[in-house]
Amino acid sequence: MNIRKTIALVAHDNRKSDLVEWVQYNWKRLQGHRLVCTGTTGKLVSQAFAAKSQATGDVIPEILRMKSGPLGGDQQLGAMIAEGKVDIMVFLWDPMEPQPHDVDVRALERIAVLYNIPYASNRATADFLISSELFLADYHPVRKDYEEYIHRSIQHLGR
Ligand SMILES: O=C(CO)COP(=O)(O)O
Repeated sequence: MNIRKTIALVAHDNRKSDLVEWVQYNWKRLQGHRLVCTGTTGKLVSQAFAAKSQATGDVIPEILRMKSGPLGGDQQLGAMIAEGKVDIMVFLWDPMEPQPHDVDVRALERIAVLYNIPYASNRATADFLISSELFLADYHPVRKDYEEYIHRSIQHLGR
């Protein structure tokens, strides 16, 4: 993981104001990194940065917007994690409201855990994550070795 990181930012509708507040509070620390968001979250994060840069003249970070979560955006982020293209994820999911794409939400969480990327699912953890000294370090998470799984033998029926 480079010092300049790719950070995924995602929030469900009832948690979007939390994420926007978090971005506004931490915008200086986020500025030098690449951000990748699901569609609607990305729009709000871009607006938050645009407002800051209007006030300060600072450059807006690169913000890549995927599809909206329920329309495949969570899966796009999951694919990016599997390809090693996301270093950190803040995903403020809603524990109080069922989501039509709950399977995608769980799949995204699962893949973040599988690839051992730093992942915050609530604001307090996001605060700890962004204030960690590792946030700015060239940190390499240990990945489990799945070679044995990849090369496991499969019994073929009828052969
Ligand atoms: O649904 C989401 C994550 O599961 C977020 O999607 P949006 O950012 O498009 O609202």
